[in-house]
Amino acid sequence: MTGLDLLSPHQRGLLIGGAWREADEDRRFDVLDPADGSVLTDVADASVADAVEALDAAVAAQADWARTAPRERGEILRTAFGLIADRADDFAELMSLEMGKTVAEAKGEVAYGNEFFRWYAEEAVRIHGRWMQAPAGGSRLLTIKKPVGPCLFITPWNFPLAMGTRKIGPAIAAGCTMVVKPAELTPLTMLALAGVLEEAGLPAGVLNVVPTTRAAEVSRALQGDDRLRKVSFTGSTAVGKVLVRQSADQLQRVSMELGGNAPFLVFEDADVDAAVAGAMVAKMRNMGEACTAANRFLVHSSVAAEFAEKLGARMGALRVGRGQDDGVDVGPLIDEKAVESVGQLVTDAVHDGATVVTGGSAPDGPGYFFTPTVLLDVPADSAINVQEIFGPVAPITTFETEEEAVARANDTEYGLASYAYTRDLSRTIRLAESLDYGMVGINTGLISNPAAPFGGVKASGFGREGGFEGIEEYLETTYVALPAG
Ligand SMILES: O=CCCCC(=O)O
Repeated sequence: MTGLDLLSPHQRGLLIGGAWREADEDRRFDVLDPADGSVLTDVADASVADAVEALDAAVAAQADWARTAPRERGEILRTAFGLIADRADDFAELMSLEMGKTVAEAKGEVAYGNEFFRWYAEEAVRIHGRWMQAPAGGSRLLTIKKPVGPCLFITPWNFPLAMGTRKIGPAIAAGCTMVVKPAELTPLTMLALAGVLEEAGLPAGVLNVVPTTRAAEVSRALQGDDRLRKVSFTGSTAVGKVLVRQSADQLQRVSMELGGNAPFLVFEDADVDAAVAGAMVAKMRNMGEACTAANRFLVHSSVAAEFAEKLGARMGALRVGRGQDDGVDVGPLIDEKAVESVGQLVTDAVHDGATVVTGGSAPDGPGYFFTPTVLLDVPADSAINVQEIFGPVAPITTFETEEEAVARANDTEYGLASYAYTRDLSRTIRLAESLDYGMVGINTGLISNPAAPFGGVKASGFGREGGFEGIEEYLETTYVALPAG
């Protein structure tokens, strides 16, 4: 069985109201293999009318779904968790094919993404309000939690499974119905996931999936509909701003998980070997195609040469190739535009005065590959330090003092992930409090965890996914005032 076998022919269609809808050839679009640009398969291309029908189905299912017992919703998630775990290798293969990441990395995403289902299977039964005496005595204050209602989820191509499960999991647990629009570049994993949820017993209409090449029209139409109550998006800040504007007329609730420009600070007291190991994870997870990816390496001048040399050696030893081949560490980027954009940032950085420690260009041949690259002495205002790279390039600059490091780390419109290596506990506390980011990793290059609240501040968006906080995004609070009796 290959990953593609996870999808039966009808599952390469739209899922609306519990029925898979196939489409004629002229209403389908191709899904490409980023390793060589060949066509993997095609899927149905939802029209705006299809998307509105998907919302109709979500609206029709909402009231009954909200009335189900929390345990019933939790059990569906727990069953889906088991099915995904059983088919982890096939999910990984499928994701590797459509997205490019190595099968080993895709297995990591399957395990990570699936944990959102297990976590929210457990949280479904812990939704609760509160009861209190009013401060002045007399009345009693009661709160109850209700699902926000039908949601629209727009998921990205870089984590085709995990960015779905961390929206779908809490929505199911909370009793919300949903329409999911997966990324045009990677719809297959989401279609396979929808099949598993069906198999796990999710009632018809709770989850509707509409792959489409008309993302802008679809989101505009659905957000213009007052029956849609919530939008959750993972993707670029530019698109997030459009969705937030579109949410205004119907005052939809929004969760926005947007771009990042993560600083990775290495202080003079850091364990440099540990910092290099952490940098490899923070930079190279998902080939650098992650909003959490370390984007700027700010290294104390006293350890910069050692850090650059060791990081360069590790990056230079990585094997680039097709994600399904044995021994490959780094797969292709998602498309040609991605390779051009990363290449341009590197060229500009070198023009601005940076030195290439390793890599520096795209290899010759088919596919959208970029050689892992380390740059030293990159000016702070070089474009590569200002915008999200989304590729396997580590630009290093130096600093002299903690104040300077923090000021430069915070000197960005973004505020998602940040990382620091230090052995000084007081400094750790100062950094946690002064780094203007939704997430701070200390002496680790991996902060993502289904039990933790993932999210950013400033242009990186708002709302939290995962953890106890994640389910709150799908719950409304009703306050009930009662007399003392
Ligand atoms: O691009 C951002 C996706 C978030 C990946 C993660 O959960 O770590």
